[in-house]
Amino acid sequence: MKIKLLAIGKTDDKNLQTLIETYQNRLKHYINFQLEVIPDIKNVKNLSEVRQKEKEGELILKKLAATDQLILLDEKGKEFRSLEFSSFLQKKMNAGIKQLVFVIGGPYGFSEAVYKKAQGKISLSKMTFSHQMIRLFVVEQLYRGFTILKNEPYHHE
Ligand SMILES: C[S@@+](CC[C@H](N)C(=O)[O-])C[C@H]1O[C@@H](n2cnc3c(N)ncnc32)[C@H](O)[C@@H]1O
Repeated sequence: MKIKLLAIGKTDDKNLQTLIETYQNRLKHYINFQLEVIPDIKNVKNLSEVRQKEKEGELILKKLAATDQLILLDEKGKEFRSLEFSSFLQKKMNAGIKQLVFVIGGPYGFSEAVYKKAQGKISLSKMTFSHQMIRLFVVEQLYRGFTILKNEPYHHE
């Protein structure tokens, strides 16, 4: 199985970018992983929140292959303990899914079309994180999940 993390807009903060790359590189030892950044929409100031979400949604949906399984990062989604998240990953691998695509929404979240297309929603907390910060938390949790599956001493509980 491959894993892709789709996100909207470049990370401007160098420190955050460096940390994200650290976990991306670690993850590569366990799984074919790619972080794909969809460029920011131009002239967003002239768009309503709904229209911005719709436009971002169109770009997200265009990136998906027919066989991809789409999981949204959403604060109203299902919460997992890290051990449960590692089992979730194992189940997806066992199911023979070609590519699992996690998506992070833009500043206002997802359009209705993206919600309709998704096979699941995962929350990392009931609190809302910025669409930039959440990238780091996702790559770290993926890394943690794979170290759990490999019985490596990174996660402790
Ligand atoms: C600033 S948040 C958008 C918040 C917006 N109010 C909403 O309803 O989705 C930007 C994106 O970060 C991700 N995100 C933020 N907090 C999250 C959390 N606690 N769990 C999972 N994803 C989160 C989601 O993908 C969200 O679309």
